[in-house]
Amino acid sequence: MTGELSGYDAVAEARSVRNVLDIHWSRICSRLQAEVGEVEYRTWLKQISIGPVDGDEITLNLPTRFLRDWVRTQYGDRLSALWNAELPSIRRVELQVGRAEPVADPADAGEGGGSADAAPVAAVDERVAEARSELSRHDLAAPLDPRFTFDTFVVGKPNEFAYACARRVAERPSSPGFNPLFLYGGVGLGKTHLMHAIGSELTRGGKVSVAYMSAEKFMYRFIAAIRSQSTMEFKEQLRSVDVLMIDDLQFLIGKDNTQEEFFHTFNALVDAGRQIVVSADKSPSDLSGLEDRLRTRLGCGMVADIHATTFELRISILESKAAASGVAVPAKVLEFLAHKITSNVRELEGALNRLIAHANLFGRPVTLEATQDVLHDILKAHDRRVTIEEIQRKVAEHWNIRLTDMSSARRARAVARPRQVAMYLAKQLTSRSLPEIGRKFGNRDHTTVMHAVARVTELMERDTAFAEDVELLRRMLES
Ligand SMILES: Nc1ncnc2c1ncn2[C@@H]1O[C@H](COP(=O)(O)OP(=O)(O)OP(=O)(O)O)[C@@H](O)[C@H]1O
Repeated sequence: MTGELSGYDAVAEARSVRNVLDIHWSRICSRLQAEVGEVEYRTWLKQISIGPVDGDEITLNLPTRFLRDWVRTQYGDRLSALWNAELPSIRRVELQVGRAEPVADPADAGEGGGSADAAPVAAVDERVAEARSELSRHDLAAPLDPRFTFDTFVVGKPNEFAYACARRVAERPSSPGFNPLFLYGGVGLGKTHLMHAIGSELTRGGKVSVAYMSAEKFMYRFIAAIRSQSTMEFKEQLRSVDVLMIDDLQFLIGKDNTQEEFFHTFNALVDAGRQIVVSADKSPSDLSGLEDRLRTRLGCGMVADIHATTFELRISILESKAAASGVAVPAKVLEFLAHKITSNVRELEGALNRLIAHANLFGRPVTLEATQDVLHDILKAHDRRVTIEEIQRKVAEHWNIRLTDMSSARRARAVARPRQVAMYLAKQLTSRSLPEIGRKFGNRDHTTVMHAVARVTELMERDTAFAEDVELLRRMLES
């Protein structure tokens, strides 16, 4: 790679990016689906198709006036907030009656999916135009989310190292050994949260200038600068900040020209003693597709990974978020959620928010039953696919009874109690209904299962040793 890039190359790069708005919209759809449930999503929101972006406003189309009005009153604010969270330059959502093309199912919307040819040039142009107007307003960076602070970040084993490194950078930026700080980990585990926390902490005194932006934004800014022949200003702007934070660096894979520009910016800043913070989904050495020299430099400072959450961390996060909401959420419900939703914190948070919204809306207390009902769709998607047969086998082994006793008519306590526990676990760990569970236990009635669930719950509250046994079984079945 050599010297100054040609605008043509960079624009070609941008054109090879799939319809960026579609990608953002797909992410928003996934979130909405998780928040409102499959039925509501399919009934109302799946009818939306995205229209053009004009300044800070995006148009969303709905096929009928009725649908438009309904979506506007029920979801208008939420849609604006979600768009703004995805693309901070979008501040308003305009809902109008228009031709609605079917929205891709969130499930089909992988970032890497779609052919390069499918990328509508108009969408790229829009992003570039948006980036250009931001540049002319000297809005170098995206605003920091005030909710993402160190205080609201819950620390546990999986993230304590990354947290400590982030704290250290916030306290003493550009310390040797911590520049760059490279945070990596799976989706929704708190990388962005930590970066914003560093930014907020550093800008609090008003003396340090911080620029935070996604790698994607970096690319569009760069292209906009090339198109408006203002690359020098762009470079100067970038190189004048004290701290530069680039989120989701993996976006630059395959974008050689933007990578090169980033590499030069990176070197200029580090050489001038400024701090760089970068996040990605993989470690520098695993980011194949990034230029070797860039990977090497990225790995030169502190590399900190955020591991997948543990049950304990999920519980702490839920407790903290429930407490902040002011809604009383029983420990049993939090435990249930922490067991069921293990993929990432974003989804866990989404599930809790939905429970809280329902509780506020209907003024009803949050119970385990209500949780299973309200989050039915999410829970189904996270069903670990533990089978009732597996549960019966494990429980029978644990209490040393015959497997056939799970469906036999024997009522001796030594047999009846493990059977009740197996029914309880079947209710907790599978999405089977009470009658379905009853059928698997020798065609018992659903009221028998209900009774078993209540009895085991009650015993667990009274008898710690018994509760530990049940908990252990649950963990064994889930792992
Ligand atoms: N340890 C934590 N304590 C409190 N909230 C957390 C924690 N980890 C993640 N979250 C929350 O989970 C959500 C997702 O986190 P974030 O956006 O930082 O993830 P990410 O790792 O940047 O994900 P992506 O890979 O999608 O960019 C945010 O709302 C964040 O506040």
